[in-house]
Parts: sequence; C-alpha cells; structure tokens
Amino acid sequence: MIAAKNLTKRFGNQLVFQDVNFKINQGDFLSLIGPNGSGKTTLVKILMGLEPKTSGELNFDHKQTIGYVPQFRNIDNDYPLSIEAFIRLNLKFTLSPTKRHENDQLIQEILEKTGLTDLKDRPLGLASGGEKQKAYLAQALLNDPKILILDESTASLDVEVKMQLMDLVAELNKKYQLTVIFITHDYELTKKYTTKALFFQNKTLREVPISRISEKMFEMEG
Ligand SMILES: Nc1ncnc2c1ncn2[C@@H]1O[C@H](COP(=O)(O)OP(=O)(O)OP(=O)(O)O)[C@@H](O)[C@H]1O
Repeated sequence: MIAAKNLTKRFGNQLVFQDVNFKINQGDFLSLIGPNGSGKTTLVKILMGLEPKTSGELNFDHKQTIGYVPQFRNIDNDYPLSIEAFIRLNLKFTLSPTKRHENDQLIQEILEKTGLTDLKDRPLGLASGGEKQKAYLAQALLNDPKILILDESTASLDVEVKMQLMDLVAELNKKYQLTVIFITHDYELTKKYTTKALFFQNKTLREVPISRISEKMFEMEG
C-alpha cells in the first residue's frame, strides 16, 4: 500500500500541491488525471525517489520495485539494438553462469507475457509505435515490479493499438495483482480500464470513483 498524508510539494516559491491525502492499494488500477502542470508527473517522481517532497508523509515499502513505462523515447530508425537486446538493458550484469541462464529464461517469459516473442529480433528502431511501447513495458517488467507506472504511455498510439497495450496491462494487473498507476489525459481509457482516479485540481488532489469521472475533468487547462 502507498499512503500519503498532507503531502506538499513546492518548487522554490511555486506551490504544486498542498496537503494531499490518498491511499493506493496493491492491485489498484489507478489513473492520475488533471490539467497540464497540475502535478501528476511531480507526484510520480516523488514516488520514484527522483524528487524530494517538501513536507508531509508518504508511506510505502521502498523495497517494492517500481517499473516505469515512459511516454516517449527518442529512438532513431537506425537504433542498433533488437527488441530483445533493448529489454536486456535492464538486466543486472552478472558473471555467474547460473544467473545468466535464469536471466535468459526470464527474458523469454517476459517476451511471452508481452506478446513479443516473434518480434524479438526486430530492430527496435524499425518497430511500430505499439511494438516500441510493448518493448518499454517488457523492460519495465524485468525487475518484477509490484507497481507499474505508465506515463501517458499510449498518447502517441492509434486507438486500436492503445487498447491492445491497455488490455495487456489490465491482464498483468489482474493476474499478478500488479498495482498500476496510469498518468493520462484520456477520458475513454480512464473509464474503461482504471478502477479509481486521483484528480489533481487547484493545487490539491481528490480520489474520484470511476463512476463519477466526467469528460469535463479532462477539458481544463492548467
Ligand atoms: N524541476 C522543476 N523545477 C521547477 N518547476 C518544476 C519542475 N518540474 C515541474 N515543475 C513545475 O511543476 C508543475 C507541475 O508539473 P508536472 O510536470 O508535475 O505537471 P503534470 O500534471 O504532469 O503536467 P502535464 O499534464 O502537462 O504533463 C508545473 O508548473 C511545472 O512547470
């Protein structure tokens, strides 16, 4: 479980959010929604230990690995790694033959889980947007995360491919009780896939049940 109590973040004089309270349970499929600049990415960075909080409490088991799937990586057509080699970048280096064998098995499992087995030798630079996203997801899954953060991961994909990726994430969420935190500006995906939302607005945040999510919440500018 992740629990925040009176969590506050400022950058210098700028208040991003103040006295925020929420709970995230293991197995939740949660969306972080709210206008541009309202603090979604900042909260995720605090969770990942990349940004300090200003005050308040954030309690969770720091031994739990967090997997992060970014929105966009600048990958050229001539990027020199295959999909499999790219996923392997997240493996911890080892000289032990036993460990290497285990790693090989792990890679095959992850390729299988993400539907990339037949595509493993394709150069990542030539993969489609959806295949690239699956490769980022596969890489994030490598260290057996208990929490998966999707940072607008579907933003640049067409609708059908978006749904495929989200179906896959939903399957992992159900099968392995993986907690999913989905940062998004997409009303339809929020409604279809997530079970509750944390809605950032006016420098605070509230938990909104999915039945109470409205399109209006996605229209506002920061
Ligand atoms: N390192 C930083 N230094 C100073 N200000 C920052 C820093 N990072 C973010 N901010 C500011 O904090 C506020 C929240 O930014 P954040 O990226 O968390 O918003 P967001 O909700 O993720 O926005 P978007 O939907 O546009 O991605 C913004 O005003 C942003 O400019």
